[in-house]
Amino acid sequence: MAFYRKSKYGGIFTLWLPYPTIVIADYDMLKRNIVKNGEAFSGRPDTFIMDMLVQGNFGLFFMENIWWKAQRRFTTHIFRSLGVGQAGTQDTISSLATGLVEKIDVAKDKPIELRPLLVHVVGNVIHKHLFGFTREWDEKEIHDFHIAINDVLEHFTSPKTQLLDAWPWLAYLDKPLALGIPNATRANDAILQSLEDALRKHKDGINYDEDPSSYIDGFLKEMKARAAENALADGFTEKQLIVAIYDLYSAGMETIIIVIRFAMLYLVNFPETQQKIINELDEFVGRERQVVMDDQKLLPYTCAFLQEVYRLGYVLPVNFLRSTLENVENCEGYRLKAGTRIIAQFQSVHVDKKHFDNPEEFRPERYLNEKGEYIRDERINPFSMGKRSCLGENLARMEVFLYFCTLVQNFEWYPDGAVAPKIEVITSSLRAPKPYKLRAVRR
Ligand code: HEM
Repeated sequence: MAFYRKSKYGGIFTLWLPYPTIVIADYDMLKRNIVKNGEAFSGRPDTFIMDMLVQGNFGLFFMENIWWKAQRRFTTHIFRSLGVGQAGTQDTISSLATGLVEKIDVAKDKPIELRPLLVHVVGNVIHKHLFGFTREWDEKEIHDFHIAINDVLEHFTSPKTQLLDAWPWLAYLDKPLALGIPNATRANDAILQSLEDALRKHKDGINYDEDPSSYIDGFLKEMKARAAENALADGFTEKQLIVAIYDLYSAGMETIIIVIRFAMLYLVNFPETQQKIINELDEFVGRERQVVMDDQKLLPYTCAFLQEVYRLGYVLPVNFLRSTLENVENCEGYRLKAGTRIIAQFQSVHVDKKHFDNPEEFRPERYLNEKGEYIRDERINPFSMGKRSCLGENLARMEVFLYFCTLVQNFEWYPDGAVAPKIEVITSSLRAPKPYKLRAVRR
Protein backbone atom coordinates (compact mmCIF):
# COMPACT_ATOMS: atom_id res chain seq x y z
CA MET A 1 0.00 0.00 0.00
CA ALA A 2 1.66 3.18 -1.18
CA PHE A 3 -0.17 4.94 1.65
CA TYR A 4 2.08 3.36 4.25
CA ARG A 5 5.31 3.19 2.28
CA LYS A 6 8.19 4.29 4.44
CA SER A 7 10.02 5.69 1.41
CA LYS A 8 7.27 8.30 1.08
CA TYR A 9 6.58 9.27 4.70
CA GLY A 10 9.71 8.24 6.63
CA GLY A 11 10.02 5.77 9.48
CA ILE A 12 7.67 7.62 11.83
CA PHE A 13 4.80 9.94 10.99
CA THR A 14 1.35 11.04 12.15
CA LEU A 15 -1.95 10.09 10.57
CA TRP A 16 -5.09 11.97 11.52
CA LEU A 17 -7.79 9.27 11.81
CA PRO A 18 -9.19 11.72 12.99
CA TYR A 19 -7.22 11.43 16.27
CA PRO A 20 -3.49 11.89 15.80
CA THR A 21 -2.10 8.38 15.37
CA ILE A 22 1.64 7.77 15.33
CA VAL A 23 2.71 5.23 12.72
CA ILE A 24 6.09 3.56 13.29
CA ALA A 25 7.19 1.87 10.07
CA ASP A 26 10.95 1.32 10.40
CA TYR A 27 12.50 -1.87 11.78
CA ASP A 28 15.08 -0.21 14.08
CA MET A 29 12.50 2.28 15.34
CA LEU A 30 10.02 -0.53 16.03
CA LYS A 31 12.68 -2.41 17.98
CA ARG A 32 13.75 0.67 19.94
CA ASN A 33 10.20 1.58 20.92
CA ILE A 34 7.69 -1.24 20.54
CA VAL A 35 10.07 -3.96 21.76
CA LYS A 36 12.61 -2.28 24.09
CA ASN A 37 10.03 0.06 25.65
CA GLY A 38 7.33 -2.63 25.32
CA GLU A 39 5.40 -1.88 28.49
CA ALA A 40 4.80 1.77 27.50
CA PHE A 41 3.44 0.74 24.09
CA SER A 42 1.16 -2.06 25.28
CA GLY A 43 -2.16 -0.22 25.64
CA ARG A 44 -5.23 -0.38 23.41
CA PRO A 45 -7.52 2.60 22.90
CA ASP A 46 -11.27 2.44 23.55
CA THR A 47 -13.03 2.18 20.25
CA PHE A 48 -16.59 2.79 19.16
CA ILE A 49 -16.70 -0.55 17.39
CA MET A 50 -15.91 -2.53 20.57
CA ASP A 51 -18.53 -0.61 22.51
CA MET A 52 -21.01 -1.39 19.78
CA LEU A 53 -20.10 -5.09 19.51
CA VAL A 54 -19.52 -6.12 23.11
CA GLN A 55 -20.23 -3.00 25.18
CA GLY A 56 -16.65 -2.34 26.28
CA ASN A 57 -13.08 -3.56 26.11
CA PHE A 58 -13.21 -7.27 26.89
CA GLY A 59 -11.49 -10.29 25.41
CA LEU A 60 -7.80 -10.44 24.56
CA PHE A 61 -7.31 -7.90 21.78
CA PHE A 62 -8.83 -4.81 23.36
CA MET A 63 -8.19 -4.95 27.06
CA GLU A 64 -5.24 -3.27 28.68
CA ASN A 65 -3.48 -2.95 32.02
CA ILE A 66 -4.03 -5.46 34.82
CA TRP A 67 -6.99 -7.29 33.26
CA TRP A 68 -5.20 -7.83 29.99
CA LYS A 69 -2.02 -9.02 31.74
CA ALA A 70 -3.95 -11.55 33.83
CA GLN A 71 -5.96 -12.75 30.82
CA ARG A 72 -2.94 -13.01 28.51
CA ARG A 73 -1.01 -14.92 31.20
CA PHE A 74 -3.95 -17.26 31.78
CA THR A 75 -4.43 -17.89 28.03
CA THR A 76 -0.74 -18.68 27.56
CA HIS A 77 -0.87 -21.02 30.55
CA ILE A 78 -4.03 -22.89 29.51
CA PHE A 79 -2.80 -23.14 25.90
CA ARG A 80 0.38 -24.75 27.19
CA SER A 81 -1.51 -27.21 29.36
CA LEU A 82 -3.81 -28.11 26.43
CA GLY A 83 -0.74 -28.72 24.23
CA VAL A 84 -1.59 -25.90 21.82
CA GLY A 85 1.12 -25.66 19.16
CA GLN A 86 2.73 -28.85 20.53
CA ALA A 87 2.45 -32.61 19.95
CA GLY A 88 -1.26 -32.77 20.83
CA THR A 89 -2.14 -30.15 18.23
CA GLN A 90 0.09 -31.85 15.68
CA ASP A 91 -1.97 -35.05 16.05
CA THR A 92 -5.21 -33.12 15.60
CA ILE A 93 -3.85 -31.41 12.48
CA SER A 94 -2.53 -34.70 11.04
CA SER A 95 -5.90 -36.35 11.35
CA LEU A 96 -7.69 -33.35 9.79
CA ALA A 97 -5.05 -33.26 7.03
CA THR A 98 -5.94 -36.86 6.11
CA GLY A 99 -9.56 -35.77 5.65
CA LEU A 100 -8.43 -32.80 3.58
CA VAL A 101 -6.53 -35.06 1.17
CA GLU A 102 -9.58 -37.33 0.84
CA LYS A 103 -11.81 -34.36 0.00
CA ILE A 104 -9.39 -33.12 -2.66
CA ASP A 105 -9.19 -36.64 -4.09
CA VAL A 106 -12.94 -36.55 -4.62
CA ALA A 107 -12.53 -33.54 -6.93
CA LYS A 108 -10.49 -35.76 -9.31
CA ASP A 109 -8.45 -33.12 -11.17
CA LYS A 110 -11.42 -30.71 -11.42
CA PRO A 111 -10.68 -27.10 -10.45
CA ILE A 112 -11.32 -26.47 -6.77
CA GLU A 113 -11.47 -23.48 -4.48
CA LEU A 114 -9.44 -24.48 -1.42
CA ARG A 115 -11.00 -21.95 0.92
CA PRO A 116 -14.10 -23.89 2.11
CA LEU A 117 -11.97 -26.98 2.75
CA LEU A 118 -9.49 -24.90 4.73
CA VAL A 119 -12.34 -23.38 6.76
CA HIS A 120 -13.15 -26.89 7.98
CA VAL A 121 -9.63 -28.08 8.79
CA VAL A 122 -8.25 -24.81 10.18
CA GLY A 123 -11.49 -23.92 11.99
CA ASN A 124 -11.55 -27.33 13.63
CA VAL A 125 -8.11 -26.92 15.22
CA ILE A 126 -9.07 -23.81 17.15
CA HIS A 127 -12.55 -25.26 17.77
CA LYS A 128 -10.98 -28.32 19.39
CA HIS A 129 -8.85 -26.21 21.72
CA LEU A 130 -11.69 -23.89 22.66
CA PHE A 131 -14.55 -26.37 23.00
CA GLY A 132 -12.79 -29.73 23.42
CA PHE A 133 -13.99 -31.52 20.27
CA THR A 134 -13.89 -31.35 16.49
CA ARG A 135 -16.81 -31.10 14.08
CA GLU A 136 -17.58 -33.44 11.16
CA TRP A 137 -17.50 -32.35 7.52
CA ASP A 138 -21.29 -32.27 7.30
CA GLU A 139 -21.77 -30.07 10.36
CA LYS A 140 -22.24 -26.41 9.59
CA GLU A 141 -21.35 -24.61 12.85
CA ILE A 142 -17.77 -23.74 11.86
CA HIS A 143 -18.83 -22.47 8.44
CA ASP A 144 -21.61 -20.40 10.02
CA PHE A 145 -19.12 -18.83 12.40
CA HIS A 146 -16.73 -18.14 9.53
CA ILE A 147 -19.39 -16.34 7.48
CA ALA A 148 -20.52 -14.30 10.48
CA ILE A 149 -17.02 -13.29 11.55
CA ASN A 150 -16.16 -12.19 8.04
CA ASP A 151 -19.24 -9.97 8.05
CA VAL A 152 -18.05 -8.37 11.28
CA LEU A 153 -14.44 -8.07 10.12
CA GLU A 154 -15.35 -6.41 6.86
CA HIS A 155 -16.48 -3.34 8.78
CA PHE A 156 -14.20 -3.67 11.71
CA THR A 157 -11.22 -1.44 11.07
CA SER A 158 -12.26 0.39 7.93
CA PRO A 159 -11.20 4.06 8.05
CA LYS A 160 -14.87 5.02 7.92
CA THR A 161 -15.60 2.99 11.06
CA GLN A 162 -12.69 4.66 12.81
CA LEU A 163 -14.33 8.03 12.21
CA LEU A 164 -17.08 6.79 14.52
CA ASP A 165 -14.61 6.85 17.43
CA ALA A 166 -14.56 10.63 17.24
CA TRP A 167 -18.07 11.25 15.92
CA PRO A 168 -20.36 8.41 17.12
CA TRP A 169 -23.39 10.28 15.74
CA LEU A 170 -22.17 9.33 12.24
CA ALA A 171 -23.72 5.94 13.00
CA TYR A 172 -27.08 7.58 12.25
CA LEU A 173 -25.81 8.10 8.69
CA ASP A 174 -25.18 4.39 8.23
CA LYS A 175 -27.03 4.14 4.92
CA PRO A 176 -25.60 7.14 3.05
CA LEU A 177 -22.10 6.41 4.34
CA ALA A 178 -22.49 2.64 3.64
CA LEU A 179 -20.99 1.78 7.03
CA GLY A 180 -22.70 -1.61 7.10
CA ILE A 181 -23.46 -1.41 10.83
CA PRO A 182 -26.70 -3.48 10.69
CA ASN A 183 -24.92 -6.35 8.91
CA ALA A 184 -22.01 -6.30 11.32
CA THR A 185 -24.28 -6.16 14.40
CA ARG A 186 -26.58 -8.90 13.10
CA ALA A 187 -23.60 -11.19 12.49
CA ASN A 188 -22.10 -10.20 15.84
CA ASP A 189 -25.33 -11.00 17.71
CA ALA A 190 -25.50 -14.42 16.05
CA ILE A 191 -21.92 -15.13 17.17
CA LEU A 192 -22.57 -14.00 20.74
CA GLN A 193 -25.74 -16.10 20.88
CA SER A 194 -23.96 -19.25 19.71
CA LEU A 195 -21.10 -18.71 22.17
CA GLU A 196 -23.55 -18.18 25.03
CA ASP A 197 -25.27 -21.46 24.09
CA ALA A 198 -21.91 -23.25 24.05
CA LEU A 199 -21.04 -21.80 27.45
CA ARG A 200 -24.36 -22.96 28.92
CA LYS A 201 -23.76 -26.52 27.70
CA HIS A 202 -20.25 -26.57 29.12
CA LYS A 203 -21.45 -25.27 32.47
CA ASP A 204 -24.03 -28.06 32.61
CA GLY A 205 -21.54 -30.80 31.73
CA ILE A 206 -18.32 -29.70 33.43
CA ASN A 207 -16.61 -31.83 36.07
CA TYR A 208 -14.53 -29.40 38.13
CA ASP A 209 -12.39 -32.25 39.53
CA GLU A 210 -10.99 -33.23 36.11
CA ASP A 211 -8.17 -31.55 34.21
CA PRO A 212 -9.74 -29.22 31.65
CA SER A 213 -9.78 -30.46 28.07
CA SER A 214 -10.70 -27.10 26.53
CA TYR A 215 -10.18 -23.37 27.01
CA ILE A 216 -13.79 -22.91 28.05
CA ASP A 217 -13.54 -25.57 30.81
CA GLY A 218 -10.18 -24.21 31.95
CA PHE A 219 -11.64 -20.74 32.24
CA LEU A 220 -14.73 -21.95 34.13
CA LYS A 221 -12.46 -23.82 36.54
CA GLU A 222 -10.33 -20.72 37.05
CA MET A 223 -13.48 -18.66 37.69
CA LYS A 224 -14.56 -21.12 40.36
CA ALA A 225 -11.13 -21.23 41.98
CA ARG A 226 -10.96 -17.44 42.12
CA ALA A 227 -14.58 -16.91 43.13
CA ALA A 228 -13.64 -16.15 46.70
CA GLU A 229 -10.78 -13.80 45.90
CA ASN A 230 -9.89 -11.76 42.84
CA ALA A 231 -12.10 -13.06 40.02
CA LEU A 232 -13.46 -9.64 39.23
CA ALA A 233 -10.19 -7.79 39.73
CA ASP A 234 -8.51 -9.96 37.10
CA GLY A 235 -11.48 -10.03 34.76
CA PHE A 236 -12.52 -13.67 35.26
CA THR A 237 -16.16 -13.22 34.36
CA GLU A 238 -18.52 -14.96 31.94
CA LYS A 239 -18.61 -11.88 29.78
CA GLN A 240 -14.82 -11.95 29.48
CA LEU A 241 -14.91 -15.68 28.71
CA ILE A 242 -17.38 -15.18 25.86
CA VAL A 243 -15.38 -12.36 24.28
CA ALA A 244 -12.04 -14.18 24.75
CA ILE A 245 -13.45 -17.19 22.91
CA TYR A 246 -14.81 -14.86 20.26
CA ASP A 247 -11.31 -13.34 19.85
CA LEU A 248 -9.45 -16.64 19.74
CA TYR A 249 -11.94 -18.33 17.41
CA SER A 250 -11.86 -15.44 14.93
CA ALA A 251 -8.09 -14.81 15.21
CA GLY A 252 -7.37 -18.50 14.74
CA MET A 253 -9.27 -19.03 11.52
CA GLU A 254 -9.25 -16.61 8.60
CA THR A 255 -5.67 -15.44 9.23
CA ILE A 256 -4.23 -18.93 8.79
CA ILE A 257 -6.50 -19.70 5.84
CA ILE A 258 -5.25 -16.55 4.10
CA VAL A 259 -1.58 -17.45 4.59
CA ILE A 260 -2.14 -20.94 3.14
CA ARG A 261 -4.07 -19.44 0.22
CA PHE A 262 -1.22 -16.99 -0.43
CA ALA A 263 1.25 -19.89 -0.29
CA MET A 264 -0.70 -21.90 -2.89
CA LEU A 265 -1.07 -18.84 -5.10
CA TYR A 266 2.68 -18.18 -5.09
CA LEU A 267 3.29 -21.88 -5.67
CA VAL A 268 1.41 -21.96 -8.98
CA ASN A 269 2.76 -18.58 -10.04
CA PHE A 270 6.31 -19.80 -9.52
CA PRO A 271 6.24 -23.44 -10.69
CA GLU A 272 10.00 -23.80 -10.18
CA THR A 273 9.44 -23.30 -6.44
CA GLN A 274 6.82 -26.06 -6.48
CA GLN A 275 9.28 -28.42 -8.12
CA LYS A 276 11.95 -27.65 -5.52
CA ILE A 277 9.53 -28.25 -2.65
CA ILE A 278 8.33 -31.51 -4.22
CA ASN A 279 11.94 -32.68 -4.65
CA GLU A 280 12.81 -31.79 -1.07
CA LEU A 281 9.73 -33.52 0.33
CA ASP A 282 10.32 -36.62 -1.80
CA GLU A 283 13.96 -36.86 -0.82
CA PHE A 284 13.72 -36.22 2.92
CA VAL A 285 10.19 -37.20 3.97
CA GLY A 286 8.81 -39.42 1.22
CA ARG A 287 5.14 -40.14 0.71
CA GLU A 288 4.67 -42.98 3.17
CA ARG A 289 4.30 -40.88 6.29
CA GLN A 290 2.82 -37.52 7.19
CA VAL A 291 5.01 -34.45 7.60
CA VAL A 292 5.72 -33.43 11.22
CA MET A 293 7.14 -30.20 12.69
CA ASP A 294 10.56 -31.80 13.23
CA ASP A 295 10.83 -32.11 9.45
CA GLN A 296 11.46 -28.36 9.26
CA LYS A 297 15.14 -29.20 9.85
CA LEU A 298 15.08 -31.38 6.73
CA LEU A 299 13.19 -28.92 4.53
CA PRO A 300 15.20 -25.68 4.28
CA TYR A 301 13.80 -24.66 0.89
CA THR A 302 10.20 -25.19 2.05
CA CYS A 303 10.90 -23.08 5.16
CA ALA A 304 12.46 -20.34 3.00
CA PHE A 305 9.45 -20.44 0.67
CA LEU A 306 7.03 -20.02 3.59
CA GLN A 307 9.10 -17.20 5.07
CA GLU A 308 8.85 -15.37 1.75
CA VAL A 309 5.07 -15.99 1.81
CA TYR A 310 4.89 -14.49 5.32
CA ARG A 311 6.87 -11.46 4.08
CA LEU A 312 4.76 -10.62 1.04
CA GLY A 313 1.50 -12.29 2.09
CA TYR A 314 1.08 -10.37 5.34
CA VAL A 315 -2.51 -10.61 6.52
CA LEU A 316 -3.08 -7.36 8.37
CA PRO A 317 -2.78 -4.39 6.00
CA VAL A 318 -2.67 -2.08 9.01
CA ASN A 319 -1.71 -3.39 12.42
CA PHE A 320 -4.19 -3.19 15.31
CA LEU A 321 -4.25 0.09 17.13
CA ARG A 322 -2.20 0.36 20.27
CA SER A 323 -1.86 3.23 22.70
CA THR A 324 0.80 4.45 25.09
CA LEU A 325 0.14 3.55 28.72
CA GLU A 326 2.44 6.27 30.06
CA ASN A 327 4.15 9.43 28.82
CA VAL A 328 7.01 8.54 26.50
CA GLU A 329 9.71 11.19 26.79
CA ASN A 330 11.64 10.30 23.68
CA CYS A 331 10.07 8.40 20.83
CA GLU A 332 12.48 9.10 17.99
CA GLY A 333 12.82 12.69 19.19
CA TYR A 334 9.11 13.23 19.92
CA ARG A 335 7.31 13.36 23.25
CA LEU A 336 4.16 11.23 23.38
CA LYS A 337 1.49 11.71 26.01
CA ALA A 338 -0.07 8.68 27.72
CA GLY A 339 -3.04 7.56 25.64
CA THR A 340 -1.48 8.44 22.26
CA ARG A 341 -2.67 6.12 19.51
CA ILE A 342 0.06 4.04 17.87
CA ILE A 343 0.26 1.79 14.82
CA ALA A 344 3.28 -0.56 14.89
CA GLN A 345 3.43 -0.99 11.13
CA PHE A 346 5.82 -3.97 10.83
CA GLN A 347 4.37 -4.63 7.34
CA SER A 348 6.33 -1.66 5.97
CA VAL A 349 9.55 -3.39 7.00
CA HIS A 350 8.61 -6.38 4.82
CA VAL A 351 8.78 -4.18 1.71
CA ASP A 352 11.62 -1.90 2.84
CA LYS A 353 14.44 -1.64 0.27
CA LYS A 354 16.88 -1.05 3.10
CA HIS A 355 16.36 -4.67 4.15
CA PHE A 356 15.22 -6.53 1.01
CA ASP A 357 16.59 -5.84 -2.46
CA ASN A 358 13.77 -5.70 -5.03
CA PRO A 359 11.30 -6.19 -2.19
CA GLU A 360 8.34 -6.82 -4.50
CA GLU A 361 10.10 -9.87 -5.97
CA PHE A 362 9.12 -13.31 -4.61
CA ARG A 363 12.43 -15.08 -4.00
CA PRO A 364 12.73 -17.75 -1.28
CA GLU A 365 16.48 -18.05 -2.01
CA ARG A 366 16.96 -14.86 0.03
CA TYR A 367 16.91 -17.01 3.13
CA LEU A 368 19.31 -19.78 2.08
CA ASN A 369 23.04 -19.50 2.79
CA GLU A 370 25.73 -20.84 0.48
CA LYS A 371 25.38 -24.29 2.10
CA GLY A 372 21.66 -24.28 1.30
CA GLU A 373 20.73 -23.88 4.98
CA TYR A 374 17.64 -21.94 5.98
CA ILE A 375 18.22 -18.60 7.73
CA ARG A 376 15.36 -17.22 9.81
CA ASP A 377 15.01 -13.48 9.16
CA GLU A 378 14.10 -11.53 12.28
CA ARG A 379 12.94 -8.53 10.22
CA ILE A 380 9.92 -10.53 9.06
CA ASN A 381 7.29 -10.20 11.77
CA PRO A 382 3.83 -11.14 10.52
CA PHE A 383 2.83 -11.79 14.12
CA SER A 384 3.99 -8.33 15.19
CA MET A 385 6.43 -7.39 17.93
CA GLY A 386 6.52 -6.49 21.59
CA LYS A 387 4.18 -7.22 24.46
CA ARG A 388 1.02 -7.30 22.32
CA SER A 389 2.40 -9.59 19.66
CA CYS A 390 0.24 -12.46 18.48
CA LEU A 391 -0.77 -15.03 21.11
CA GLY A 392 -1.32 -17.74 18.53
CA GLU A 393 1.97 -17.57 16.64
CA ASN A 394 3.12 -21.13 17.40
CA LEU A 395 -0.24 -22.56 16.55
CA ALA A 396 -0.48 -20.58 13.32
CA ARG A 397 3.04 -21.51 12.19
CA MET A 398 2.31 -25.16 12.88
CA GLU A 399 -0.93 -25.18 10.89
CA VAL A 400 0.57 -23.31 7.96
CA PHE A 401 3.58 -25.63 7.76
CA LEU A 402 1.69 -28.91 8.20
CA TYR A 403 -1.29 -28.16 5.94
CA PHE A 404 0.89 -26.63 3.24
CA CYS A 405 3.29 -29.58 3.23
CA THR A 406 0.35 -32.00 3.16
CA LEU A 407 -1.04 -30.28 0.07
CA VAL A 408 2.27 -30.49 -1.82
CA GLN A 409 3.27 -33.92 -0.57
CA ASN A 410 0.07 -35.43 -1.96
CA PHE A 411 -0.72 -33.33 -5.04
CA GLU A 412 0.87 -31.37 -7.81
CA TRP A 413 -0.90 -28.03 -8.27
CA TYR A 414 -1.85 -26.39 -11.57
CA PRO A 415 -3.79 -23.29 -12.54
CA ASP A 416 -7.37 -23.64 -13.73
CA GLY A 417 -6.54 -22.65 -17.32
CA ALA A 418 -3.42 -21.78 -19.25
CA VAL A 419 -2.07 -19.13 -16.92
CA ALA A 420 -1.77 -18.89 -13.16
CA PRO A 421 -4.30 -16.71 -11.32
CA LYS A 422 -2.84 -13.24 -10.77
CA ILE A 423 -1.50 -12.39 -7.34
CA GLU A 424 -4.16 -9.83 -6.54
CA VAL A 425 -5.38 -8.95 -3.08
CA ILE A 426 -8.64 -7.80 -1.55
CA THR A 427 -8.12 -5.49 1.38
CA SER A 428 -10.61 -4.82 4.18
CA SER A 429 -9.65 -5.46 7.82
CA LEU A 430 -7.60 -8.32 6.45
CA ARG A 431 -5.59 -8.61 3.26
CA ALA A 432 -6.36 -11.76 1.28
CA PRO A 433 -5.87 -13.17 -2.22
CA LYS A 434 -8.83 -12.73 -4.56
CA PRO A 435 -10.79 -15.99 -4.97
CA TYR A 436 -9.09 -18.45 -7.30
CA LYS A 437 -9.36 -22.09 -8.31
CA LEU A 438 -6.60 -24.66 -8.81
CA ARG A 439 -6.39 -28.20 -10.16
CA ALA A 440 -4.80 -30.79 -7.93
CA VAL A 441 -3.26 -33.85 -9.59
CA ARG A 442 -2.52 -36.79 -7.29
CA ARG A 443 1.21 -37.57 -7.02
C1 HEM B 1 -1.25 -16.56 10.30
C2 HEM B 1 -2.01 -16.33 11.33
C3 HEM B 1 -1.96 -15.13 12.22
C4 HEM B 1 -1.45 -13.89 11.99
C5 HEM B 1 -0.76 -13.38 10.73
C6 HEM B 1 -1.65 -13.11 13.20
C7 HEM B 1 -1.23 -11.80 13.37
C8 HEM B 1 -1.45 -11.06 14.51
C9 HEM B 1 -1.05 -9.68 14.66
C10 HEM B 1 -0.31 -8.86 13.62
C11 HEM B 1 -1.47 -9.27 15.88
C12 HEM B 1 -1.41 -7.85 16.43
C13 HEM B 1 -0.35 -7.58 17.43
C14 HEM B 1 -0.19 -6.11 17.71
O1 HEM B 1 -1.09 -5.45 18.22
O2 HEM B 1 0.88 -5.61 17.39
C15 HEM B 1 -2.12 -10.40 16.52
C16 HEM B 1 -2.66 -10.37 17.78
C17 HEM B 1 -3.30 -11.43 18.35
N1 HEM B 1 -3.45 -12.70 17.82
FE1 HEM B 1 -2.79 -13.32 16.02
N2 HEM B 1 -2.29 -13.89 14.12
C18 HEM B 1 -2.49 -15.12 13.57
C19 HEM B 1 -3.07 -16.21 14.19
C20 HEM B 1 -3.56 -16.23 15.47
C21 HEM B 1 -4.09 -17.38 16.14
C22 HEM B 1 -4.11 -18.80 15.57
C23 HEM B 1 -4.52 -16.97 17.37
C24 HEM B 1 -5.15 -17.73 18.50
C25 HEM B 1 -5.35 -18.97 18.60
C26 HEM B 1 -4.23 -15.56 17.48
C27 HEM B 1 -4.53 -14.78 18.56
C28 HEM B 1 -4.16 -13.46 18.71
C29 HEM B 1 -4.49 -12.66 19.88
C30 HEM B 1 -5.31 -13.11 21.08
C31 HEM B 1 -3.94 -11.39 19.66
C32 HEM B 1 -4.02 -10.18 20.59
C33 HEM B 1 -2.80 -10.16 21.50
C34 HEM B 1 -2.82 -9.00 22.48
O3 HEM B 1 -3.39 -7.96 22.18
O4 HEM B 1 -2.25 -9.18 23.57
N3 HEM B 1 -3.66 -15.14 16.31
N4 HEM B 1 -2.09 -11.48 15.66
